[in-house]
Amino acid sequence: MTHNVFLALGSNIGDREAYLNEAIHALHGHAAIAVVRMSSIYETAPVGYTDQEPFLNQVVEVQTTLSPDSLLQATQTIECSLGRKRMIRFGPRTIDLDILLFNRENIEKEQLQIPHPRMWERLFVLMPLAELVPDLYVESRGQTVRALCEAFSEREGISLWRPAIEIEVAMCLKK
Ligand SMILES: Nc1ncnc2c1ncn2[C@@H]1O[C@H](COP(=O)(O)OP(=O)(O)OP(=O)(O)O)[C@@H](O)[C@H]1O
Ligand SMILES: Nc1nc2c(c(=O)[nH]1)N=C(CO)CN2
Repeated sequence: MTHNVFLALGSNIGDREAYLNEAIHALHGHAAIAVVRMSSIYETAPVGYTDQEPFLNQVVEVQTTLSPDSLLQATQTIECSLGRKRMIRFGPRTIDLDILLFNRENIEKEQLQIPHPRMWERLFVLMPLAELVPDLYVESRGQTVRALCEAFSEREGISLWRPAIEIEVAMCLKK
């Protein structure tokens, strides 16, 4: 059975764009994962732990036959292979891969919560996600992704948030 999944990518160390691209290629290179759509890449001010470099953020839609736990294992393996080290919570990283949504499932395990518990408070997630699924209705918030994103942007000011890099059309993903 194929599952529809949205993943958030973030990088703020080194060649950030290369890390995003490498992560996408590694995901797509996995036998049980296909990357089907990608948002633009946004340059975003750090949130949470603010004494760090700006991030590049992106959201991708993938199809996978993996279970949520196996997908988490796969994303963590890719994070490790791209030099991710866990030092400061919310701190700098070469690559972060978060599972945002897995079909419409709700998962509450110690090592895995879906929807990602902080995603609705993160404009760096909502804005790229709104490119892919603007009309997705978020039951827990009683709003669509687009409405959540617009309300957030208005509240916080949108000036630091802009698409940084156009998607390379050449980077076509073939299976
Ligand atoms: N939806 C999810 N996607 C990815 N990891 C998750 C998810 N839910 C829980 N986790 C757990 O979160 C742990 C910490 O992940 P990570 O080090 O990437 O956190 P972080 O990036 O610093 O913070 P955040 O999760 O807020 O982005 C992981 O080991 C994983 O078990
Ligand atoms: N702008 C931005 N800020 C962050 C990010 C991120 O990806 N983008 N990730 C974090 C760790 O979860 C903490 N803060």
